Amino acid sequence: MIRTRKLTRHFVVKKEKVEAVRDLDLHIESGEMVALLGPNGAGKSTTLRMLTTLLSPTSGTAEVAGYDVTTNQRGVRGRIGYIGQGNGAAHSQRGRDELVSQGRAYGMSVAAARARAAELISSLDLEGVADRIVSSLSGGQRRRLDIAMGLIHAPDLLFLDEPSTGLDPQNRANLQEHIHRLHAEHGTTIVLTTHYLEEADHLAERVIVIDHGRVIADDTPARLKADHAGDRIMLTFDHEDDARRGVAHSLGIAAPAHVEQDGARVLIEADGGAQLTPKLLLSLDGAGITVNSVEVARPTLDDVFLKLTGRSLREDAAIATPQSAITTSQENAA
Ligand SMILES: Nc1ncnc2c1ncn2[C@@H]1O[C@H](COP(=O)(O)OP(=O)(O)OP(=O)(O)O)[C@@H](O)[C@H]1O
Repeated sequence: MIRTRKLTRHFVVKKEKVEAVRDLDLHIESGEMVALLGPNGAGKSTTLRMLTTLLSPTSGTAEVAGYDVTTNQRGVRGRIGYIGQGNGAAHSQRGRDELVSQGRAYGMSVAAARARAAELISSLDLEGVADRIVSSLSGGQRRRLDIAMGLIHAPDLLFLDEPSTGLDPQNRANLQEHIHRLHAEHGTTIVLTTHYLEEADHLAERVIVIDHGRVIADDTPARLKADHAGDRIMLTFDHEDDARRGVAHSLGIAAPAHVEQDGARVLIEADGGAQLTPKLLLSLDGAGITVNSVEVARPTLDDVFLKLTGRSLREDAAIATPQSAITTSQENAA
């Protein structure tokens, strides 16, 4: 469904070259649900915009739904749906009318566009609000309307750029449920970008981690975690001395785990944490070292990112440069 070879996009910002996407080789099959995960500025949106023909590559090639993004933009656009970061629907129109107009723009008859709009309004739970003007809808309802707009022509392939950014946790969960159903019930190929770790973990069957314009990992969330990060066992002792003895003892039991001490606390990273912990506690007790408390946590995709880059994705998201800081734009007209 998508195949890129050495796809690259540069920008020039204040005479400096920004390598937004570098030598991207992607292969996404029909029916996959893929998340592009990475911190702000990693190159996720630029990738999506090249794949959707909104931006031309500096070099490299991309074939989407059987068409080349540079030489056959019309072909690509007819086969895909794209929901960008902004709000696609006009604010002063009724949601239903917006959907019908969008369908007409894709060459559908009025009757077909109306029927399809009604179907989407129902499946995206917009019945109660579809006849209100768009500006009166909540953030979550608008985002669902955006998705309906992207789906009006029943594309096989849907691109979603940060679908749930700006939504509260409840609306985010609700939107994720709709995206999940869309994929499960209609087999739509979905490629979404996100910097929410939980979203990628929960929704995607395959997570492509992007950093500084390059793919640094590509696998199922479960395999990424298993390959790059172990379970985390956090032991708290009464005294620092006990912790020190605890470290030496734990290394004997949990080797080749990663063990680190911070005051009276000891963090052990190892596979099979749930099975290892009782063994460890029994053994520490047998050695006369008292453990005050214990916590066992499964690894997250953030642990994977930390392992791969030495940085936390959560911190990166917090200190990211806002998009408004971008001063030079060399984009194509949509
Ligand atoms: N139109 C543009 N002009 C100049 N630089 C740009 C432009 N668009 C993106 N960039 C730069 O390219 C890099 C990648 O940006 P991109 O928006 O693709 O990242 P992202 O991973 O989607 O980030 P976010 O999560 O914030 O959307 C950044 O350094 C960004 O500042």
